[in-house]
Amino acid sequence: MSSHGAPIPMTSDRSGPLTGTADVPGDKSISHRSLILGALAVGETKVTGLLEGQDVLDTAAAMRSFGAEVEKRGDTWHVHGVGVGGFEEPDHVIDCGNSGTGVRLIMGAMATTGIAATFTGDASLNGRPMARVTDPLALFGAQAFGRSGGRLPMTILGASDPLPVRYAVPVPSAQVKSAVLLAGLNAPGETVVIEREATRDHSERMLAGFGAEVRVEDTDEGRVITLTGQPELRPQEIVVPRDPSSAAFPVCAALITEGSDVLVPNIGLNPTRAGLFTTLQEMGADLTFENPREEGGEPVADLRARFSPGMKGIEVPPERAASMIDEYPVLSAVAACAEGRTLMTGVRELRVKESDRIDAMAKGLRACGVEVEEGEDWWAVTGRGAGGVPGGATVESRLDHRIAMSFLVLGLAAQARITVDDAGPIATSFPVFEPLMTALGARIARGGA
Ligand SMILES: O=C(O)C1=C[C@@H](OP(=O)(O)O)[C@@H](O)[C@H](O)C1
Ligand SMILES: C=C(OP(=O)(O)O)C(=O)O
Repeated sequence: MSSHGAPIPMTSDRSGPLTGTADVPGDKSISHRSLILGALAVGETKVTGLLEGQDVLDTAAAMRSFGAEVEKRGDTWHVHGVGVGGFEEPDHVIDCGNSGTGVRLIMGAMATTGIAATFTGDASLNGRPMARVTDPLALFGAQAFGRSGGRLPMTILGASDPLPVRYAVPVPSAQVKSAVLLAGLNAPGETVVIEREATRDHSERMLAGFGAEVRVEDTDEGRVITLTGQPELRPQEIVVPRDPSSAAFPVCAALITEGSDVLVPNIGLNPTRAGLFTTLQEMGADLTFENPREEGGEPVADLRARFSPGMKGIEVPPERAASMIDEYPVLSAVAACAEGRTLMTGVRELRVKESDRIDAMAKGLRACGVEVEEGEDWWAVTGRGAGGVPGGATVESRLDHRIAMSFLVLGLAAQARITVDDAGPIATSFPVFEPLMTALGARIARGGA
């Protein structure tokens, strides 16, 4: 919801060994898609392991506003869908809270139905660019009326007579790709999306699982995804794997905190999501994948992370950026505890997330005594070595869950306490972060410095 409550300051202090098992929640990307595709299927989709973070709960509420029934019974979420093209016009504003994924995918899903809907979010989401989605939706015949700069609040008037579209996505964004595919569901004929760099492919996988005809080809132009419109989607039983982007926090905390040995079981390791773990291994992290297996069409393993005092800074290749885009903030916390310089390039997209993540991390890291250089689409962190980060600062989380969690992780290995001015946004993606981390032995607590 857009009304963000009073700030919740949180502190993090140098901790003894982190040990035990960290059961992180379900994948955020897959959770949003389960609810949206469930709402577009004919009949009842059942979802277990759904992330019950505020971002996903806002998407559940939105699906109800478009006419789907969404309710939790026991451990299972039941979504009674209205069929492709069956969305009702909401009689109130759709509030997507803090969630770029929620608003952009839902705009896509309604854009080829002849209804209107008005979207808003919190101060962070209302500052983020939406033209990247409304430009391709206009090709289907949808119209967008938003604030200047293509910002929310925004009304989308869906196309009542949509045309299929061929669209090359100009930025590496799974949200834009997914919005176009979801719009293509209710357009006749074939909608084609081309992406130069492969981004997370959960939409393609799940659309196929629901019975849509989806073809993916790797060509010289990039990945070409062809969707045949107006299918009848068949309801599914979905088991959501655990989120690698959330697993990143206990994993990175264990790597930098002396004596730690932490198991993070059942993590989804779709190659379009797993770039952080490759990067950490290249830095010399003691990180292993145990019991690799397949579950629900996604590769899964148990991650084991142990304190790794000898990590070295590296150059992270730009072509890996999409597969770890949400993990750069916490990677920069690890880089601060490594030896030498970690250079991260091809990461312009970090500037348009819940906050400008390069700026937010750079300012906070500098306040903690860490040297950071930055340019428009790159940044570099010079590590202080294990146990070498001075800390002792209060940093701003800027309505950004990943900034808040990254500094709380860094505080576990810093010489003096790190305070985050508002840890409230953590509830958007990882509502059990605080109890999970404290159960491992992390000295994270509510309250100011
Ligand atoms: O499609 C998705 O589920 C997501 C795509 C990414 O955003 P972009 O599409 O803006 O890269 C990512 O940052 C976000 O957390 C989730
Ligand atoms: C960028 C993120 O989310 P979204 O774009 O959905 O707000 C994120 O979770 O790091």
